[in-house]
Amino acid sequence: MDSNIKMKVNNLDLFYGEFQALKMINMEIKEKEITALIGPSGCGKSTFLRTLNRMNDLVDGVKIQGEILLDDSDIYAKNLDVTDLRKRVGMVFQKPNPFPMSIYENIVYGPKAQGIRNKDELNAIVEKSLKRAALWDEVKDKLHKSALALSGGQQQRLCIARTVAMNPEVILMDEPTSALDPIATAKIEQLMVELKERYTIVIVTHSMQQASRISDTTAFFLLGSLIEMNDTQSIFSLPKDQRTEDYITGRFG
Ligand SMILES: Nc1ncnc2c1ncn2[C@@H]1O[C@H](COP(=O)(O)OP(=O)(O)OP(=O)(O)O)[C@@H](O)[C@H]1O
Repeated sequence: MDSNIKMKVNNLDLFYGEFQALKMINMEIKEKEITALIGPSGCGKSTFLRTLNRMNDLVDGVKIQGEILLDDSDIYAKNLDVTDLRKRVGMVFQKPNPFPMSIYENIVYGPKAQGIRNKDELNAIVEKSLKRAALWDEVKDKLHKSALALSGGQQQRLCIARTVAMNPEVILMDEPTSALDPIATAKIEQLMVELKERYTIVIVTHSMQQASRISDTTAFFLLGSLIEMNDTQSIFSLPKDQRTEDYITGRFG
């Protein structure tokens, strides 16, 4: 695999029972870039995102065919440790979902579960993760207060910090700003651009403005198929497929 490709999807099909939600998806996800997944509601963006760290495994009756490589290994291989995979490929959800505990405990929860017990080491992880999530200055004096007392935007940055604390290589984000106001959204967008220096980011977004502001590559999905994928500027200025053009010009969806 090319050295700048972090994940590679080969002939991926996904079925929920009889219903085929993903059809023959082939995709290369570039390292340390932001890849945006766009398309009308129900086209399979979230389903696809969740295949990248095997979150769909938990769904009853799901069947997945094809191959997804992370670096050079198949994440659907039989002997693969899914917990280890989800540590390498972390996820941030649409609605901020901090645990009902302190800010500090939210961040150290994962590292502790991984067996890190040393107080200094945990403190260092908390500071580093909150700094990387651009939240440190706002919370450094209330680390032991409840995470639920934070604003929605702060809670989402805490969830990003919690993911970062696991030292992931890839961060998946499923509409991470759709529950936030414009100011909190702008902060998260800026944060994503900072994070891509260290992490490969894949984001599902309903906002074409957001995709064009922050992503390097954009993939357009329709009815379970990947219609077109290209660098973001080209997709929005010179789409090759009529269906992409119809969608980005607002003619449907
Ligand atoms: N657990 C499930 N069981 C059965 N069908 C599902 C399940 N999850 C999703 N689907 C179906 O698969 C299709 C793709 O859904 P998905 O949520 O991936 O689309 P999406 O593009 O992310 O939509 P949205 O933008 O509305 O979030 C839809 O038709 C949906 O109804």
